[in-house]
Amino acid sequence: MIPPGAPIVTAARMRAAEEALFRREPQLDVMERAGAAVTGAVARFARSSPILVLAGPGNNGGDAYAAARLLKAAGHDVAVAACGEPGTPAARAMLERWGGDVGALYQARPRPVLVDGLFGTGLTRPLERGIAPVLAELVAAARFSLAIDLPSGLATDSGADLGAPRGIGATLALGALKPAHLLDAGLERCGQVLLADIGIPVESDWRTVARPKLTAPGPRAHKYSRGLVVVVEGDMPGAARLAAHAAMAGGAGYTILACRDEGSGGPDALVRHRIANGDDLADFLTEKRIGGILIGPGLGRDRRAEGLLKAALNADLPLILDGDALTLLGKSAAAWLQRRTAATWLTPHAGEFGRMFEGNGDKIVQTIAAASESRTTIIHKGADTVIATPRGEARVLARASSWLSTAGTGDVLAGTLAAQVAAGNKDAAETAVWLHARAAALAGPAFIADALPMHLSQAISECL
Ligand SMILES: NC(=O)C1=CN([C@@H]2O[C@H](COP(=O)(O)OP(=O)(O)OC[C@H]3O[C@@H](n4cnc5c(N)ncnc54)[C@H](O)[C@@H]3O)[C@@H](O)[C@H]2O)[C@@H](O)CC1
Ligand SMILES: [K+]
Repeated sequence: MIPPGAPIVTAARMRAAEEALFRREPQLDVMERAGAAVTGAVARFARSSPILVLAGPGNNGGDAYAAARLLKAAGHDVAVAACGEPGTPAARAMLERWGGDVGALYQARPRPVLVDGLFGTGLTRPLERGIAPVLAELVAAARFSLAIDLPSGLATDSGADLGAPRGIGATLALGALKPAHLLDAGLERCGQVLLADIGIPVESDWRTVARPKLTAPGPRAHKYSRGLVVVVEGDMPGAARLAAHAAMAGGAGYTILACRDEGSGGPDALVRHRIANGDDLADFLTEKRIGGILIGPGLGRDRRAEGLLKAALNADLPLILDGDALTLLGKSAAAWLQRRTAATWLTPHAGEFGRMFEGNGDKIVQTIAAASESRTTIIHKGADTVIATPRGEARVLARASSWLSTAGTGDVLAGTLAAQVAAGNKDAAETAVWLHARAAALAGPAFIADALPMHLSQAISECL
């Protein structure tokens, strides 16, 4: 499990936090704590099995030498193999404190327990071809393997694969989580992510998504005070119905489907309001009690869809844009959205995000830049979901149920978000993402999107 609400820092910020601490405390003391944390985690799994510790040339290697010494002192059978001489004073000091044999990485014989201390946040380029296969083999041959701070071969700030092995059992993040523990290849390369507090104070506007705190409606609550959501239906009415159902189950007091014709389907408590075109919608959206408009799921991309979208964008009401609405905006998204007078939320997956914004850089940085440019809150969906606000804050949720990879779950997220927006929740995006992931966990394997809303009640009850 990823620690909830934990700060996430880049390699540069981690280094700055360490350096600030080293002005008050000797570096070797901090490294001793890192070694002790690794020892604690490894000892839990190793029991009496022989351990192979791999040490790299930097401070990640320093942590490895410290852990090797502490594991040996605790009675474990420890062998150490290194790639290169230690290149930092701290790593050299730890090698000296180890004082035992150090073999060459290339000649290391596999052992049942492996500790990967080759490279951490200092990795700057892909692993050399001589290192990656040796490491992969040693990890594959071990019964249990633990990476110190990061699996060697992951880019700290993006999670990109620079030659990291498959099959690491656990990664012990030192001091704080890094983006690579949560993003991209890190999702499948880190194994279980553990977080060790080694006394380095870190500050960050980036955190993992935490369970929200919600309150039950007060004694004088009524359907409007709970939040009125309008979901705009388009070409594929099922998608809007699914989103409307999620808004209702996500706590909205009143949900209206703005639809082309009477239609059918959906819960009986769902109110239908006929809307022929954009002008009709614009008239309807003068209703000031509307707390949130959702447009995009199954909207289509024809002239009618464009008219509806324009009406929604021009309304002075909180707005959630999903699916086709995002594609219709395309590269003019930021220009349109900057002009809005009320708050806006976007829920793109990677493809939709790329159609609206420049897609260079790390996912967190990219999403924050887009949120700031468009003055919106963005839920950039995926196996690694990144939420960014226009104020530069980020929240990351990784490793939600992989069964979410089925059609319609995005519509459910958008509807859940609409309910939170209409309720005036200032952390609507983080709440919706948590509730959605929790509903998926409760739904178990192979659910269909229609089944998700019914688990929202239980998810909400866990936040009260
Ligand atoms: N600064 C400190 O005292 C502390 C650092 N910590 C540990 O130190 C790590 C960061 O240490 P460093 O900044 O020294 O960096 P690393 O130990 O991650 O690696 C840096 C070294 O690897 C080399 N290198 C980078 N990419 C390479 C590649 N692809 N192939 C071969 N060599 C490569 C660099 O030239 C440098 O010598 C953290 O991940 C953490 O494990 C912790 O002990 C906490 C305290
Ligand atoms: K490592």
